[in-house]
Amino acid sequence: KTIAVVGCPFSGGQSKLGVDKGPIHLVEAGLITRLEELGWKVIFDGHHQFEEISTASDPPIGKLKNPRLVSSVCESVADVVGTHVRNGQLPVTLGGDHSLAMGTISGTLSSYPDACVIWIDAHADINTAETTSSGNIHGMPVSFLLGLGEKIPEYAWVKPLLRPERLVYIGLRDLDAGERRILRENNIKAFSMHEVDKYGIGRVMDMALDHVNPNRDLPIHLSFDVDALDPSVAPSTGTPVRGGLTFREGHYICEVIHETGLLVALDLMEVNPSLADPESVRQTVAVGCSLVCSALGETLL
Ligand SMILES: N[C@](CCCC[B-](O)(O)O)(CCN1CCCCC1)C(=O)O
Ligand SMILES: [Mn+2]
Ligand SMILES: [Mn+2]
Ligand SMILES: [Mn+2]
Repeated sequence: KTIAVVGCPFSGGQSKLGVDKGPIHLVEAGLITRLEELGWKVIFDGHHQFEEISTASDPPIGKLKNPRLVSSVCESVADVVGTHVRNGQLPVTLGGDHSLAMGTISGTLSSYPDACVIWIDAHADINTAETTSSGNIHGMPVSFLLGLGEKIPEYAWVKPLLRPERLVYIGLRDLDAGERRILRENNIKAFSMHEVDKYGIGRVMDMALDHVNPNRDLPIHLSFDVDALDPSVAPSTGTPVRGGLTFREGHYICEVIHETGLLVALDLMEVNPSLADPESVRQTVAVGCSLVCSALGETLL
């Protein structure tokens, strides 16, 4: 099978500079060569250049920041990812901030309507226009994918293709009040760091897959926010939160998902190479590359 690496140098879903440089750092760390060494055919049609809509013509909608820019970029990402999936390729989207998942998951679901989504993150990214306090759209993609909250005309292209029972979170530890309510009201399965501590990552993965993929017959879209990892493991990211996944727990998640043989699309998001000292940046980029390789078949033995 062929991997399509989709570089998405995009930062409009949040307010810290630098996350748009994530893709180039991941590629320049040798990700493509490592994937080829795993036996994959890899196509990389370059980092997508997103037209910069000037903020003058993109005033906030309610609290939402850069709303038209985020919408148009995610819509084009949905088209790119959907095309790769329809061509039988496995899209590996490199972020860029996590608002991009509105596009990647829309792309996957357009071809695999029964796909389940495994969301690895310190955050739920499920705020609606009503519940967000920051207005940063990287804290909102899941609500759009589920069709929650007031409809926003600029986001009419996002079809509510994701069903709550097809979504599971691992790594949560920093939720806004509105998000806690939304998870409860929609019965969304979430394994926070408390459950990871209580059951261990092995049982958590069994339970997570049993929930969203009980017969192990549904395609999997893995959306991995590196801030799910402990900041000591992946320091150079925009919204770090203490008490995260270890290096091994992060890799175990990816290894188990590879073992299912059901992975159809992968996002590696929120690597921001400008938020730490050079060695910490290098470490964060290296962990990102390593996670992608584990999800795509790199094993320890
Ligand atoms: N929930 C947050 C963080 C979103 C992180 C997005 B991710 O996971 O892609 O990195 C946090 C809002 N929070 C409100 C209280 C004060 C601190 C920030 C938000 O901005 O909505
Ligand atoms: Mn996220
Ligand atoms: Mn996060
Ligand atoms: Mn983040």
